[in-house]
Amino acid sequence: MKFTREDIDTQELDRRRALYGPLTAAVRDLVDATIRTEVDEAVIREVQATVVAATAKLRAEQIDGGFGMRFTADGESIAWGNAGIGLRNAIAPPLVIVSDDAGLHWTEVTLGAAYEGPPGLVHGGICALVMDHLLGTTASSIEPRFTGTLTLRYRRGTPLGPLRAEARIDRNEGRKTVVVGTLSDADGVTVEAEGIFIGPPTPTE
Ligand SMILES: CCCCCCCCCCCCCC(=O)SCCNC(=O)CCNC(=O)[C@H](O)C(C)(C)COP(=O)(O)OP(=O)(O)OC[C@H]1O[C@@H](n2cnc3c(N)ncnc32)[C@H](O)[C@@H]1OP(=O)(O)O
Repeated sequence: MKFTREDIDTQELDRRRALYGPLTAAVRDLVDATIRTEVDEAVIREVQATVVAATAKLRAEQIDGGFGMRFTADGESIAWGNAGIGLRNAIAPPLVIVSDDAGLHWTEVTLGAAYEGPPGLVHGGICALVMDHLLGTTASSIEPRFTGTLTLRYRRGTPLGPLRAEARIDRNEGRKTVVVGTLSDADGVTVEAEGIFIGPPTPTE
């Protein structure tokens, strides 16, 4: 696993957020526009050439492999390539997870055309991504936990559009943390989730 330390202060972190965030948002918008455009063939070809040229510019200097997980000296995590929350990942919805003192974790997200499975509905694997990340973050709120088993019950189709997902820890059993949660639209729950998340063995194990 790729965990590295990034020796930067808060000001530099904010500068990078302000630099990469808008680029990612623009690429995400491009993905949506690519799916939904009805412009004529000549414009499609012109845009393709522009995108290819832009990609070549970004490729001029690249890291090897994925972004990994970096930590600043202040302990802030930078998971900018992450498929759920990555600030530099246009595929990420992106999820912004918040929590309260009572242990409820939630995220509100709008999933558009790029996340479609059945017509007008969110792809089942994308529902799983949202729930895995939210439940995993909830499980990891005290110590890091990895997904062991994730069980989903798709009660009805999840419409594209604004959604809310919630999760809370159900119980802790040694290294295992069981988390339960739901994904909902304005009319109620569409997906129920239960996950078993497992931490690394303690030195005595
Ligand atoms: C440092 C920062 C980290 C990042 C965190 C920030 C939050 C981000 C949130 C991100 C969210 C996204 C998260 C992601 O995307 S995580 C990515 C997806 N998950 C993985 O890739 C995990 C791959 N698997 C493993 O690494 C190991 O097999 C794990 C860690 C799962 C088990 O490990 P290990 O092999 O060492 O375990 P053990 O054999 O000693 O068994 C220990 C206990 O566990 C029970 N058991 C075992 N396997 C399973 C299973 N599959 N389901 C249910 N239970 C299982 C077992 O019966 C035993 O129970 P008991 O007999 O004691 O009762």
